[in-house]
Amino acid sequence: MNDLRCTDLGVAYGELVAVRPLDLQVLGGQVLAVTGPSGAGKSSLLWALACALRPAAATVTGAVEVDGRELGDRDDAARAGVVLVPQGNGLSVTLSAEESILVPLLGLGVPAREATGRVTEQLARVGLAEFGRHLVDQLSGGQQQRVALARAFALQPRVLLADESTSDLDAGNRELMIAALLEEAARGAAVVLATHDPEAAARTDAVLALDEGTATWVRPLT
Ligand SMILES: Nc1ncnc2c1ncn2[C@@H]1O[C@H](COP(=O)(O)OP(=O)(O)OP(=O)(O)O)[C@@H](O)[C@H]1O
Repeated sequence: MNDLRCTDLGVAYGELVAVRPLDLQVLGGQVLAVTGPSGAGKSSLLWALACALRPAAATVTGAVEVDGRELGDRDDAARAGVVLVPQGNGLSVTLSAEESILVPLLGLGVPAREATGRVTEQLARVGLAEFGRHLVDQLSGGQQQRVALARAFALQPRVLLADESTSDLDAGNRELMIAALLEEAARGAAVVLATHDPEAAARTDAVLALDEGTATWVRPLT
């Protein structure tokens, strides 16, 4: 289960077609890499899969389903366990690393004791156990990326969409985070990574290349 499927999913910003309608199915346990040059449409595809594009900003066509149930909007997608780690992290600079992970968990109704346990566990998993009290603003770009991943992991996503989540990391931390993303799939999540990193793409089950919004399989899902 935890299967992500889209049918005829397309994105346009006014006249500009960012993603030409495509069909995709990523099963729970699978990892798909979406590659392509800057401006190819990778973020647009991930945001559309997360139902996170505002109708005022973009025209999204087609449908996204998790386990056969069509998602209506962003709240619906969040309820279905779809977690997006946006490019640039999407963290609030006024929160500490711990609070960044804790607040969404409490918002979802996770009991405080369990939420606190998940914060500790995930900060340690991304190598930031000592940085929980630091404000996001006081962390490096790479540390912020790891907090954003820890926040996503703590939500125990059924579908994890990570947009360039290893771009600011040194080789050691990149390796750790790629391994953690693969572990999320092993736990049962459907994982989609937008990445410029050939090493990360090589570790996934399949690679879809986007170019000016047109998708081509480099290595198809089986
Ligand atoms: N909000 C927006 N309004 C208008 N055009 C947009 C908007 N967001 C993206 N675009 C355009 O849509 C196209 C696809 O952008 P997108 O961010 O999806 O590409 P990308 O492959 O993720 O690029 P990068 O690797 O640089 O992050 C680009 O031509 C971009 O300029």
